[in-house]
Amino acid sequence: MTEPILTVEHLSFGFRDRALYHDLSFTLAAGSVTSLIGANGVGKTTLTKLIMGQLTPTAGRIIKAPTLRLGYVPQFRNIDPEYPLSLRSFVGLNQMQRHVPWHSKAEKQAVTAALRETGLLERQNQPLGMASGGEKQKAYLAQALLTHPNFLILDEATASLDVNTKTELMTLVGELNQRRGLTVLFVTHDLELAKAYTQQYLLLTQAGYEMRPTSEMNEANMPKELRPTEEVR
Ligand SMILES: Nc1ncnc2c1ncn2[C@@H]1O[C@H](COP(=O)(O)OP(=O)(O)OP(=O)(O)O)[C@@H](O)[C@H]1O
Repeated sequence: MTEPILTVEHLSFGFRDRALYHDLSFTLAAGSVTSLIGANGVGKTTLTKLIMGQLTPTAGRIIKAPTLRLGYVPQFRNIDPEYPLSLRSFVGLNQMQRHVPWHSKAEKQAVTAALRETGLLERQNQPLGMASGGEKQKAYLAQALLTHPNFLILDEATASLDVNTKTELMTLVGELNQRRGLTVLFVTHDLELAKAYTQQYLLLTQAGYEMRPTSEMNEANMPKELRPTEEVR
């Protein structure tokens, strides 16, 4: 059996006025692709924050393999068409938080590799503000890849993309999973994408949770707002 990269044991967490999980336990194997699904407000993003260490469990624990390196791809947001940075500059942004305000040769090569891996290299000089939704989302993905993660959290990364672009992005994520053995946790409302591109799902509900292979997903038993005919929000 593949080693777990993340183990959640008896996790409880809530905000002052609202309990979110009680006794949540699951394991993610290294190299697995899992969707995290559930209705609005059930606590999906909060769970990713707990995994990333931005919040502390009220009870239970989250055990990370010593080799774990997390990458995070945020939900696509509309970027002002006037946004001046090129795709390339945007992807390399986080590298600039160092003591010298220019990129080293190795950093430039790393940006080029991330642009190539996400299919953005040819359009690297295009202003991000003028890029398509899919290109913008790939730019976030390329930015995350620069930190060489082996565990990628995609937080509703496909939410406002059209069907073809969603498919393209998920195919790319699937290739990264295959090529680099990346573990993927994909937060989504989209049951069809979950079925097509992830091996298992973790469903959070107000009553509890379930974790199963996506081949056993029964849409009829899913919370109403997650049924496949309903387009995302
Ligand atoms: N910092 C906070 N303080 C208090 N309540 C919060 C805080 N962050 C989130 N919440 C609440 O916790 C609940 C879970 O929020 P979360 O963002 O994790 O849900 P979600 O499942 O990701 O929702 P969505 O699908 O709408 O993005 C919500 O009711 C939210 O309002």
